Amino acid sequence: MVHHNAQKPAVVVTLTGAAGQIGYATLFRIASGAMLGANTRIRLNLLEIPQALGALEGTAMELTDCSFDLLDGVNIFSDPRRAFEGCDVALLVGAKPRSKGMERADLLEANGAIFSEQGRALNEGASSDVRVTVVGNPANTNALITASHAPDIPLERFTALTRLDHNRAVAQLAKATGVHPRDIEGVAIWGNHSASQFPSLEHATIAGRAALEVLAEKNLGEQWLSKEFIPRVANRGAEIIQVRGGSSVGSAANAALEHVNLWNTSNSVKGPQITSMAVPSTGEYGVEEGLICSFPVTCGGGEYRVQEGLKLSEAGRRRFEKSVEELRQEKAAVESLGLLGNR
Ligand SMILES: NC(=O)c1ccc[n+]([C@@H]2O[C@H](COP(=O)([O-])OP(=O)(O)OC[C@H]3O[C@@H](n4cnc5c(N)ncnc54)[C@H](O)[C@@H]3O)[C@@H](O)[C@H]2O)c1
Ligand SMILES: O=C(O)C[C@H](O)C(=O)O
Repeated sequence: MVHHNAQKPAVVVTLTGAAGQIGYATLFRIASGAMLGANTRIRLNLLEIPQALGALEGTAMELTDCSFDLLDGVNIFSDPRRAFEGCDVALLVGAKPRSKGMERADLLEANGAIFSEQGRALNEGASSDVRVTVVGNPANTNALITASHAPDIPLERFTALTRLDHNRAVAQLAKATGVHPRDIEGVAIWGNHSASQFPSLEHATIAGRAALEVLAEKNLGEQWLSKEFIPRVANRGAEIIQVRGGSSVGSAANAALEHVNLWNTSNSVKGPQITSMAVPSTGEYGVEEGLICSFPVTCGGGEYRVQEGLKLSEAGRRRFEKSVEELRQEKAAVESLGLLGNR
């Protein structure tokens, strides 16, 4: 889907919430090629609510002022139907972020309506090869809502961001073991992008050695995993809100770009690797079909594959189950609010 030839037509990237914080931290990097590579021309369709169009106009002027080689045009919209017309890559960021003391699930109703409308608009106008990434919270369930209103787009095209959690897990493991993040592979986020997620080190390696073995040598065992590592990663979003006074922006933008990059380019910046993505379950690991659940995946060229056959410990399996149960409950909640379409 992504064109590596400068003669091919530009890829249409639609970004929602484009005047927001993550939007601002994302746009200039997208336009410079950090997301789809240095040979892919881009046309940006930016969507905002009417009150934010003024600020967005200013951002569009700044994008113009960069004279980016790869940027073929910037259009701004407040009508989702127009913003998603011909869209190849959709980044759904626009939503209300949580503030101190809220859980991401508290945003279900507030943000659900936005994603129903955008799902319908994608269904009507997006290009036949569209790939969708949901960042706005609660991301997994918002992706479920979006997909449910876009029955003509294959279900596997709808994903939600857990790359941020993945990167956080890598960072915490690197810190605990005194290695560089680049030496770590095989970390995985299982379940929901929420405090119930299971960030797993069970198949992770550090410079080729089992991470659990390296941790054991440092006397970091199950106690450290359950009392330090897992809660640290799973609650990192809340910790950032507490310390920074607002939800994560730069790290979220970076993770969103990496998610799209790893999924959609064949020569991802970081090379082939296992990442974490929330994708529609097709029954992997016994997860109910259709739930948008984070798994370890390998991906590239617009495709992804859930890594199958990994054995989780009993404790890991229980943690994962708990997070999947939360996804089921979120699905039931949006169903009862009438937010699911008829896919
Ligand atoms: N999945 C993740 O890992 C992750 C990480 C960080 C943040 N987030 C989420 O990303 C979202 C955006 O965060 P932010 O810090 O940029 O927030 P922000 O408030 O700075 O920006 C959100 C923007 O969305 C716009 N918006 C609202 N409704 C819209 C609609 N119907 N159509 C288009 N735009 C709309 C707002 O006007 C605003 O400009 C939040 O939901 C936040 O919780 C997710
Ligand atoms: O935690 C939040 O509300 C924002 C985001 O999902 C994060 O993980 O930082």
